[in-house]
Amino acid sequence: MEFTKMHGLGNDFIIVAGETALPDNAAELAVRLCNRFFGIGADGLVYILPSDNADFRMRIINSDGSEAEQCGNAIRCVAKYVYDTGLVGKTELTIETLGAGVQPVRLSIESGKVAQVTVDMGEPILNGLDVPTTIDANPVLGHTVEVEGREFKFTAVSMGNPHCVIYVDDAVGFDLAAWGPKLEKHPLFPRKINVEFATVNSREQVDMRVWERGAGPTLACGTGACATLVSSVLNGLTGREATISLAGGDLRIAWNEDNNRIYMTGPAAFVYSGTLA
Ligand SMILES: N[C@@H](CCC[C@H](N)C(=O)O)C(=O)O
Repeated sequence: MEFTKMHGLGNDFIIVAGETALPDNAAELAVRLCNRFFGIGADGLVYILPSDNADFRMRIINSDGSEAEQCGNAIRCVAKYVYDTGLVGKTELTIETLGAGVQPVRLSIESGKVAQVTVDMGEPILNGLDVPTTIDANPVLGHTVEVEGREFKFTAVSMGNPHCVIYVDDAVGFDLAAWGPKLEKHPLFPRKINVEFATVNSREQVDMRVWERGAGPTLACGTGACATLVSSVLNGLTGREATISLAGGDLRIAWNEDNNRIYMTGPAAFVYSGTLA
């Protein structure tokens, strides 16, 4: 099996292209190959597949074997992969995802290679039951989730996949491992949830750290950065465009007032290619 290791701001993936469908053992493969001691090591396994509705289709399996509906960092990696390897020659293309439909993607090219990718991430879903949460409100703003006697105020946003954004005094120093797993699996969130801890430093810049559903602490989360921007606008904390600073680097996120869509801009990078015996 041929694979390529890529990352988006340190959120790393094993990319497999050339298959026509997701293999039946994709979950087992993801768990085995994503293992950082006994496998290749990655946050997720990503398949680039043919699509009837778009230029390509992407499927992503988290490192615990669960399938995610969408992944912002992976979609940028897929876009760079298909352009830099010559599978596509145009700089505007479409990629179909499981949970967010067909997403338009624009590539910025430097020296013949993709340097930055802007993805139209679609409209955020704010209705609590659709995120999903068990809360029948639209939006879910200022509700609290209780874990071991500590109450966290959160905003719930789906970008095709579910997110819960919590503001803390120091996102950079926050103890992700202590609270992330308990929030991810809290009964308020029927399909589990990605948890973003955020600190707003100005109306243009937010620090964010993430505990990902099915993958644990990762260096970046594209959909999480989009959810954080949406939450920050809804809470009156930032303007509609801001830099979200993650452990692995910065993403620029904009929420367009006219069409209600979210645009994410950031890099993607190759690490190496290999063959799995
Ligand atoms: N890292 C991602 C999100 C990956 C999926 C997530 N763990 C989930 O289960 O929803 C991103 O960059 O968006």
